[in-house]
Amino acid sequence: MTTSAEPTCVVVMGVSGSGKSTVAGALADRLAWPMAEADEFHPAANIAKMSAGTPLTDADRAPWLAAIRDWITDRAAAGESTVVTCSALKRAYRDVLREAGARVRFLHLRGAAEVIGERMRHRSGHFMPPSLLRSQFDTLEALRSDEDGVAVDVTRAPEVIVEEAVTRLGLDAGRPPASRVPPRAPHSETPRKQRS
Ligand SMILES: Nc1ncnc2c1ncn2[C@@H]1O[C@H](COP(=O)(O)OP(=O)(O)OP(=O)(O)O)[C@@H](O)[C@H]1O
Ligand SMILES: O=C(O)[C@H](O)[C@@H](O)[C@H](O)[C@H](O)CO
Repeated sequence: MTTSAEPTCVVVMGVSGSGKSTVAGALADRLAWPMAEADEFHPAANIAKMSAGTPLTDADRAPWLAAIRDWITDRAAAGESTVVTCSALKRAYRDVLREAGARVRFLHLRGAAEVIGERMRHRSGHFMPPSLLRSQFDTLEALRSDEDGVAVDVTRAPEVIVEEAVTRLGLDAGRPPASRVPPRAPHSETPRKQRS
């Protein structure tokens, strides 16, 4: 049972290359909330598996999702709302995250495989091979109407996606007017990563 006083976690979800790190970084800056990158929670074996072009299984993802859930809970226990990147492809995975002691909400970055695949092929220094994108889409279960979250179109600019998310999720409630919010730092190529 959630209450309005409960900290929130916005999970920026979607297939690999959909823009989770990019959008979550900008959203965390916009809200001045701490952020965590789900990739930082993978056991080394998971990273090795994906790097070798093999999709993860439910069993591979189970400890990883639990670790992310616990990070959300720990920060919420300290009174902090958070932003987390996590592919969260299946509803069952999102159910694990929803066990966290926060109001867990989802921002699904939704786009066509052609658009996202093109972006993956043009980025450098990332372990995830574009060849795994097909299995990411095969595994993806979109948000259902009874899930707390919204889907946005990845063809929009990151700052447009952030403003749409803030508006549609009502995240500005209780915050100072936009004119008093410090400007965001320019977007960096290197995503921020944070662990407790
Ligand atoms: N809205 C956008 N418009 C144009 N390019 C974008 C947008 N969002 C992200 N990108 C670019 O697409 C690529 C993938 O973005 P990003 O690394 O943020 O995705 P990701 O979902 O975090 O990926 P992964 O899950 O594999 O870590 C990057 O090169 C990024 O600069
Ligand atoms: O559930 C999964 O298959 C994984 O989380 C992947 O989505 C990658 O970790 C990520 O997308 C690459 O950065």
